[in-house]
Amino acid sequence: MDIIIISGFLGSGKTTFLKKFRSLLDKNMKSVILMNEFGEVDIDSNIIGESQSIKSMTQGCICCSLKEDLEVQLHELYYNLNPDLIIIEATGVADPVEIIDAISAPAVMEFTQLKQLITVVDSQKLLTLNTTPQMKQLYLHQIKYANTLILNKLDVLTEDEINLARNAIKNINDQAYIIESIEHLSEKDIVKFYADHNLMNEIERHPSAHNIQSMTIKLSNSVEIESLHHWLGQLDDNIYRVKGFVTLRHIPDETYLLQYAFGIPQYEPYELKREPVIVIIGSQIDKERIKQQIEMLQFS
Ligand SMILES: Nc1nc2c(ncn2[C@@H]2O[C@H](COP(=O)(O)OP(=O)(O)OP(=O)(O)O)[C@@H](O)[C@H]2O)c(=O)[nH]1
Repeated sequence: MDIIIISGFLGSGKTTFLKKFRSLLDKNMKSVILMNEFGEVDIDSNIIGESQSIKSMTQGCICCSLKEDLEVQLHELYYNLNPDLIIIEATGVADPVEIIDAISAPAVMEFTQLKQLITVVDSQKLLTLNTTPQMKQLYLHQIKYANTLILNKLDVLTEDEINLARNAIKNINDQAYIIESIEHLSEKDIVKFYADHNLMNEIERHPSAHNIQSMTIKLSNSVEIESLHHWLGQLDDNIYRVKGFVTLRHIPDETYLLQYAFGIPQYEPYELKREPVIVIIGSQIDKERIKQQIEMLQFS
């Protein structure tokens, strides 16, 4: 099941993009839109207006409070509808690092391929980034981690301002495929989106091109809970997330779901039996060192 994530500043044109994008998709393709609006009332799915293939997630942001819901929704969609494509429209306040984190849960990665992380950029806002440091950081992440950028709202800018916006974008991310304005989105772009490989694998293979790195390590042995806890506690700040399934030495018949975020580890029993695996997300990960540490966890 393919996944495309659409992120972007508040009001940048994500829903407008989605309408155009959907109109260009092959009519035989079964696609579902997963919309996440920050707030209790869902406005965007009413705009799109095809309620049958739209699922809304409100009352939170998929990158934080609704993260687990997203996993559950993806599972349900896969088993009940088995669509070809899921398009996730994130809230304007979602950080793509967190969304990638949410869909890189081992149980989700088994049946999904991340095809695109598309960010719709409000070019006018980009030129006058007059906001809090946190929001600035968020906007920068949305641009930096995308593999396709839509430079939108160019119609309200002068030619000089358009050039400034182009340069500003290139300075933040010079690897992304750029489309200037939603109206220029064409069937050729859709073909390109599909020709791209699974972005999760690309992130693992070419970290410098995507700024985030991930590594997946399959475990062949159980681990001591104390050693695991100690290992997680000493990880450097460049490791954003660790998650996976583990078996613990004192209860080897049960699978545990491991989650580690913002320095806090969590372990909880998982109903289904899963192959033990640990996924690590961060930047500039010393992979050899982490591999050795996980070997030690399993075999000492
Ligand atoms: N001038 C101009 N307006 C645009 C363009 N694209 C979208 N808009 C308008 O911008 C407004 C916001 O567009 P949406 O598509 O709802 O933006 P959004 O990112 O989904 O908004 P949120 O869900 O609130 O974050 C709407 O009034 C659109 O008609 C553009 O290229 N130029």
